[in-house]
Amino acid sequence: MMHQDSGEGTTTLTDRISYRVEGLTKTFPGVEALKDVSMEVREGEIHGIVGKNGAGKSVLMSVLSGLLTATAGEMHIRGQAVDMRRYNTPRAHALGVELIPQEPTAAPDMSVQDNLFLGSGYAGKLGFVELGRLSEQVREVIDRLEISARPEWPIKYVSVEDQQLLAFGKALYVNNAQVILLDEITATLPRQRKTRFLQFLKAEVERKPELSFTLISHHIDEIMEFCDRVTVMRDGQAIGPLEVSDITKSELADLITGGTTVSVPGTRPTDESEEHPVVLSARNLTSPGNFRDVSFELRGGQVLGVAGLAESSGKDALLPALVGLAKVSEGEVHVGGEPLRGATPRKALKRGLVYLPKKREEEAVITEGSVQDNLLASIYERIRNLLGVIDSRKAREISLENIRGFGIKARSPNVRINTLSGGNRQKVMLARLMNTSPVALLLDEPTRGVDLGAKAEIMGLIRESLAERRAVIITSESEEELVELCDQILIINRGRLVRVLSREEENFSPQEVYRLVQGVGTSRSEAGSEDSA
Ligand SMILES: Nc1ncnc2c1ncn2[C@@H]1O[C@H](COP(=O)(O)OP(=O)(O)OP(=O)(O)O)[C@@H](O)[C@H]1O
Repeated sequence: MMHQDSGEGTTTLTDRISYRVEGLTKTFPGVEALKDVSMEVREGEIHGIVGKNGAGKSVLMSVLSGLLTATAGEMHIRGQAVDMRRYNTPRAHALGVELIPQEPTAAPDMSVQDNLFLGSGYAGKLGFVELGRLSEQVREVIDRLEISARPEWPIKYVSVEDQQLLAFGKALYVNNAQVILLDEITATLPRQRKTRFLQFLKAEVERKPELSFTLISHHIDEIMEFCDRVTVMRDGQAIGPLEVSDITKSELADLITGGTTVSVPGTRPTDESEEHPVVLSARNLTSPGNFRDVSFELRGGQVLGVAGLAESSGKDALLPALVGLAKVSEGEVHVGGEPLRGATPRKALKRGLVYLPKKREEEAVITEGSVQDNLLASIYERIRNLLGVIDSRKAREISLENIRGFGIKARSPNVRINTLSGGNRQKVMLARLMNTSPVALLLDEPTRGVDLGAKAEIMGLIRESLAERRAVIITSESEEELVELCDQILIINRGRLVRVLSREEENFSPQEVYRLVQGVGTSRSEAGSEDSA
């Protein structure tokens, strides 16, 4: 833990407060995102903010950085009381506060170098010598943060994680910010790079004791290892700050989820009267660099969930591996009892396995096409007439049927898909998959980025497809959703299948799934798993 690591008098925590918020409330229509939140961060500190999705972490950061105005409450930043009504991003910057958001905000066509100095007052006024000095500074940012880019590259060619790190480099080195808020900056970094980045943060607060970092993370391991204190957000309320050295990982997980591991029965009814045959199975499936030795069996009419931390667990590669989009080095997949060798998406489709990628907008939606183009994309071959021409009456009929059956809000099949909301686009994708009459649906985070209403509808559609004895595999960042839908849940942690929860054998709760995902033992899986994770 950081206190111990940074022993020998190197602890830089001062008693000075970097920022403090009191009684902070933020209400949106129908949502109380922050409820009377009070917390503080000291100078020289790396302060963790943890909490489940929707707990209020990002809203808290947005209020602190002037992006959102609080409904009520007070803030003190570096000794100054903030005038809450007038507080905005320029004022936050003037006080030394910078937020590095999850999604990059850089100007895509400008170069890395210009982005770094955009808005800093340097642009356009430089002589040769200063330019040389700045280029050196840019190179230093790139080197120190291990960014794969050159100063002259348009920033759109730089990966999202590197863009986030560049924004961080800009806050730290160019703008000299003192209160740096990091919204899941470690989420997409590979493990070793993440560790080096967190070590870098530690070294920076030691070097500049007036600095503070506030780190939102879903990885409680890294909070335990690198943070001095932590504030837990739960349902808009703050718990803490807590000294990390005073709590265990297990206690922290309990605070995040609300503690009890009482099993709430899932609402998904299981049809026990009849056991359907296994339609999809994997044995010792290994995808190098992602996961190894994953086995499961899935019957028709059942849902298998896959849970694990984003990126680092390797779970994101499981569904792509099944359809040949991620490398498989060992193991076997069987569909309907027959082996599926050398899978490609086309081969998989022929065998009745259809896949909805997590990044549906980039990888599945035909953005320039109509709703109809999107609905029929996988079955055009089936609706050609003898001359090979698309039967337009049939095409329209199927599209209208899909629009009705899937509750897609679109005026006609001919409207551009881009005019639909995220939830409706997702329903179009589900309808497209279902049109192929699949044996199994592989859905990577099907409710990601859709509003609550659409979420419920999508869950309903998945359930309906079970009645036709389809099998479904679903990944989700929401433990509640997994518990509600799934008959079995695979827990993947650092590339290993660490546990299979099966409703036939036990009831499981969202808390339990959360703890397993984080590598914390549960009341049932005895102690020891915490260490082995
Ligand atoms: N602009 C907004 N309008 C309406 N509601 C919002 C807005 N921004 C956030 N919310 C709601 O406020 C609550 C807190 O959201 P917030 O984004 O802070 O969660 P979070 O803890 O950061 O979650 P995640 O880990 O998923 O990023 C949620 O219920 C969210 O739907």
